[in-house]
Amino acid sequence: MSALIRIERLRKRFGERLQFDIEQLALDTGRAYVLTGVNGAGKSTLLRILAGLEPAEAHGVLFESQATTLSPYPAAMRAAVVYVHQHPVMFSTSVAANIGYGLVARGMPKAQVTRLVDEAMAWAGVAHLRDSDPSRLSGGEKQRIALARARVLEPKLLLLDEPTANLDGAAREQVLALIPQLVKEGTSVVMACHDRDLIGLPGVGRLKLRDGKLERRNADSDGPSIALVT
Ligand SMILES: Nc1ncnc2c1ncn2[C@@H]1O[C@H](COP(=O)(O)OP(=O)(O)OP(=O)(O)O)[C@@H](O)[C@H]1O
Repeated sequence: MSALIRIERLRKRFGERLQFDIEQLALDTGRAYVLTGVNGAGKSTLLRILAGLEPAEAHGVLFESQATTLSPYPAAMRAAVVYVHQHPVMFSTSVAANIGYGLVARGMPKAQVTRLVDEAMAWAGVAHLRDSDPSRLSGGEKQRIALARARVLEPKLLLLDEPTANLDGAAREQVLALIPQLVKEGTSVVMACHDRDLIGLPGVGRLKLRDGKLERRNADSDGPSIALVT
């Protein structure tokens, strides 16, 4: 598997406080990772840094084998990396407009936007919500719509911040079932979650922030906590 991104010596400080000092972070193309750590370990911060939403120090950044930097954040990564918040913000238009928003912003012709939005809604199982008022959606529906909104942008790296927090039962499984499909399409996915919510996906990479360091474990070494059909 080829490396999508490799960062050497990634350090984040908040004022005088060193949040983490990561020797090396390497993510393969088309692979899923779970990122765990206790509250305050820096999971969201790390995802936000990868998405260019937070500055950090780094010595040596390779994105698709091209040397680059995190600050300033490169256009190639801006186009390829999508961050999905734990509580995705929905514009108070329609569900379809929410999903198509990024494509419209990219200047895509309307007919093509409509086609891709329809496809993405079918993929995420939210076609029946097309004209719903986004403020009335459940947490699970919002997450699936946020994933559809991310997928239409064809990201190379998708960063999910606790995508299943506050979801249980069918809603949780419906969200998780979408992730192997994204990976199969070649997207790399990093999901922040808590140990107790540990997400088991086939071939998942395990990253853990602990005491300011990033530990990497072998795929599935602790066994998945839930089985998913791919
Ligand atoms: N802009 C900021 N300025 C100062 N401190 C910050 C800032 N953003 C985050 N922090 C602190 O950095 C630490 C890591 O926060 P972060 O949200 O990344 O942790 P987390 O592992 O995602 O936690 P949780 O599991 O609770 O969501 C916390 O102590 C937080 O208060």
